[in-house]
Amino acid sequence: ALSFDFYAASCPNAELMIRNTVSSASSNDPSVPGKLLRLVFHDCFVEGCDASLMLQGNNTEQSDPANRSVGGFSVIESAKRLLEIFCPGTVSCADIIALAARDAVEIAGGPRVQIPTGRRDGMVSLASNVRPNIIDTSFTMDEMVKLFANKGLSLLDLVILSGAHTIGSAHCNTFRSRFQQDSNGTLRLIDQTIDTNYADELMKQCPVTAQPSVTVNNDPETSMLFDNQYYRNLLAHRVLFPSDSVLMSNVNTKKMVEDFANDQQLFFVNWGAAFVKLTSVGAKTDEDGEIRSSCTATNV
Ligand code: HEM
Ligand SMILES: [Ca+2]
Ligand SMILES: [Ca+2]
Repeated sequence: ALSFDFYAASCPNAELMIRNTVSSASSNDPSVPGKLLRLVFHDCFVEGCDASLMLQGNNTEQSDPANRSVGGFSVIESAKRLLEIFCPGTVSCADIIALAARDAVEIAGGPRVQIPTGRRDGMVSLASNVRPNIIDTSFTMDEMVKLFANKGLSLLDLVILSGAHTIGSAHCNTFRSRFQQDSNGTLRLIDQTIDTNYADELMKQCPVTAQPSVTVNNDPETSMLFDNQYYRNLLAHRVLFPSDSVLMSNVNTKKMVEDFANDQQLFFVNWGAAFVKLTSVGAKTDEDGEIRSSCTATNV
């Protein structure tokens, strides 16, 4: 099983070294916290929290389109290199990913969460495992609930963890389905679930002619701050993905959204519990898996 401070004896400064790495990477590049937070989600939902997403090669998870824009790998590798100097062969890449995401939230102004450690690194990474396990922005509530339930996560966990969209950014093509291109090549809103002024802002930032690399903020108000603004955005219908908007179309989730929009502390307390659950999904421990010496390849 996972346990708190698993490295207390074997590498007492492990959590501190990871935190310092995340902190300096984030001050050099403010997009780092968002990247690290998305990275843990995409790692944990495919083969469990086992750093399968770090493995490079033909047809590994990284090559699936759903992972094409996932980032933060270099930050995980820097932390790993440091740990290999001080505590060789001791700290798993899976733990580094979970701890780095935990630190990213705190560095962005969110709550500090204690998470258990002792995850081991997986040996399997297949592109074909990604599609069935990662939620698409077009999923219905039922489809999202089902996938979350498969991972031992509840409806509340879905609403809470979606609050991660209070930081970070998204490429224009990820919400293009809300618009249709007319014969003159201009975009028109075809999705009645978002605010029309917000839709206008999005069309300006993401015209048809925009380069594929263009991104917009997930949270149009406080994109750098991990706060409860995501829920206020939902109430104002100012969210990017249909999978966000869906949280307003169900009475139970709508009530949760209202509660978190009104009470940041309530969001933070619930975030801690849901994040511990997310980072425990399918964790490999004891005899399972290995401790990689480099995060990008299994040991030989
Ligand atoms: C529930 C269904 C979810 C869907 C459909 C979804 C979808 C997406 C998409 C399409 C992007 C934009 C990626 C890009 O274009 O670069 C994104 C960004 C992001 N997502 Fe989610 N997401 C979901 C849940 C989550 C969860 C549970 C977390 C973490 C706990 C999360 C964290 C993030 C973060 C932090 C970003 C910003 C990434 C960055 O700045 O590079 N998402 N999400
Ligand atoms: Ca994984
Ligand atoms: Ca925010």
